[in-house]
Amino acid sequence: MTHALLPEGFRDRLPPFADAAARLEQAILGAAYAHGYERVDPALAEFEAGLAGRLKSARTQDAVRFVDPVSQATLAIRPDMTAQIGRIAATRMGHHPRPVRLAYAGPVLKLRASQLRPERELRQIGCELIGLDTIAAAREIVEVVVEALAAAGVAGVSIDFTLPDLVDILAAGPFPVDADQIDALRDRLDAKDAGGVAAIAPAYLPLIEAAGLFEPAHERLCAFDAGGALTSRLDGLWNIAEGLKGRVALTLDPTERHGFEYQSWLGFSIFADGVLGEIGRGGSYTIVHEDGAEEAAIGFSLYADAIVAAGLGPIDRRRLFVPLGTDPALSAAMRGQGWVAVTALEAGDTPEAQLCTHILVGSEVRPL
Ligand SMILES: N[C@@H](Cc1c[nH]c[nH+]1)C(=O)O
Repeated sequence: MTHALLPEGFRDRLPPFADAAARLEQAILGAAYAHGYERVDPALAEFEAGLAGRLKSARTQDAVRFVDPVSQATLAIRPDMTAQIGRIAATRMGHHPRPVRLAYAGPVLKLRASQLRPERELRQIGCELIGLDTIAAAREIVEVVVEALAAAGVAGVSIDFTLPDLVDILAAGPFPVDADQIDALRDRLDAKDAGGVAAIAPAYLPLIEAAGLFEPAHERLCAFDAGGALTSRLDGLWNIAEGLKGRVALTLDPTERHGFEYQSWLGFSIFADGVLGEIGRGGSYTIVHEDGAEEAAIGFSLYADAIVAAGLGPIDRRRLFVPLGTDPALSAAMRGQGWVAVTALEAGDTPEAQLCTHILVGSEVRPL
């Protein structure tokens, strides 16, 4: 084995992509900051027990764990920063007036890669609004994500809404399902397997048909909701979508569960033209405090690598070559004008070697 290679699922980020990712992050966090989301920078690893169970219905199978030789405790490397934000909001910021608006960016590590994404180390950039999961809160969160992506220059954005707790609501109300069959039903619905759904609970079949463009899908779902068990969710969705109409493409896939393990009444996936798979996800969820008290929250996470790899993060490589012997005051002045000015350090250096697009001739900038 050569140590020049990296383990499966890991990679280095090189120029110009590492800079593009940093710029993307700055643009996204800048837009979030303007809405009052202040940054927190959680620890890379923490006690596994502190992460597990912090978000209601979350599992921790996703985390890489190890025994820390110093504390002798099992630590988990964060697979998702949302639970960490929940921990911070519930503990150190527990006294803070609600809602609390927090933003974050950093690497996360998944135990296993997904089929669509072979990477295990991902860069997450996100916002969480803690203390509310109302329609007003949801409208703000989707507004922030849409503005943040626009600020980052990501075009062709679409949002696919889902109702993560849909099956639980229906099973507890109008369409009972045996408790031991609920997981299987959710899987079959997620897979759009009509035969499988029919075998377990045929009443759920119309849900498969309900997926698609937001308005017709919403209409089909309203028609399905005979007993009214979904009315508040459907009205809420309509209201949230209202704020986005005409700005981003909207779809609705009520039974999509994949990736929405702890989200409650609302979930959404974010897509961008030209990128395979989602560039982010979000939704409402419940934080569990130390004393067992529950608190509503809502947020989103974007995945920087997917965006940059698709060439959607701004890559600006206008570089000015400053020949040997140029007055440093002149190159400083060029930088002052916004140029990236790369100084030759020895006689043989060339603009090509320094990936320059322009050269300074006397005090004049010439394109190459
Ligand atoms: N952290 C979640 C998305 C999310 C943020 N807040 C609520 N949900 C994910 O990456 O899938």
